[in-house]
Amino acid sequence: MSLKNFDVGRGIGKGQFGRVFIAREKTSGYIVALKMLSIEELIKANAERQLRREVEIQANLRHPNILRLLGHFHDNIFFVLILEYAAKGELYKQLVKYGRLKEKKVSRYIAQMAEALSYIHKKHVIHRDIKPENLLIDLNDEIKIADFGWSVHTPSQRRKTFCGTLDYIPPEMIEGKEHDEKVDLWSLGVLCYELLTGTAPFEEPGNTATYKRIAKVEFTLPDHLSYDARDLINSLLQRDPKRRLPLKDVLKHPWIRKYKK
Ligand SMILES: CC(C)CCNC(=O)Cn1cc(-c2ccc3c(-c4nc5ccccc5[nH]4)n[nH]c3c2)cn1
Repeated sequence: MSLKNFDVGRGIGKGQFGRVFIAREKTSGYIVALKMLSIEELIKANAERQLRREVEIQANLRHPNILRLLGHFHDNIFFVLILEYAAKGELYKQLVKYGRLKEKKVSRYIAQMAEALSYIHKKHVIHRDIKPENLLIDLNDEIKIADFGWSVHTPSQRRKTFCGTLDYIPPEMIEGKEHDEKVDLWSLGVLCYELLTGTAPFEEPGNTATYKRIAKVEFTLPDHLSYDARDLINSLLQRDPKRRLPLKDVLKHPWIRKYKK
């Protein structure tokens, strides 16, 4: 497999180590996303070992709501990842476009995220960095976790903070305590809040202010939210990880059940 097997189209994303292009595999006509990583950059950043580890993890994740790594190859300039193409692009662009999303749509996205996270947790993989910037939407409006752990997005208009956003980091990680898969329950609560309101619950212009509000779990729920939506957010944004609603109960929550297909 090499680049000769593909008709490469326009750029659809860019990251720290390279760019992403839409492409069509010539024999099958299959549309994919090709992520071209500069080998020189990878070596300079001493990142090739971590890349191999990530490829290992991603290659054996098979779930409808986790973006598939279909394959990879390299020539002497690029390491190329063949990734599943998500036809409706990045979720946060919807957020920028519409400001906030309807409860029915968010409820379905959160249900899909809970399914994907319980699959990931069963594989003892955690903290897949779930925030709108890492989520893609496919043709049937299904969410795809595309772990951009790799490519730090060029400063998008949404997050100015240096190391990517702190908005999704739970209190235990802010305080440098050990953490477990329950960090993803917190992030799911932050994601649900942000998709329903258009802003993250602890968002502040400065990092220290954000830290403070996260540590004190200081957030308010806007009036337009339904009772059930508030209840789910409150049961996930719990300071004590053990008190956060487990994923299996998220999937049985009234706000999730009432919009299920
Ligand atoms: C194996 C390991 C190192 C991690 C593999 N995962 C990644 O590299 C994460 N990643 C996914 C992408 C990515 C970016 C954009 C897309 C798209 C896509 N579809 C679009 C439709 C309209 C506008 C933009 C679009 N981007 N489909 N699949 C993608 C995949 C970029 N980095």
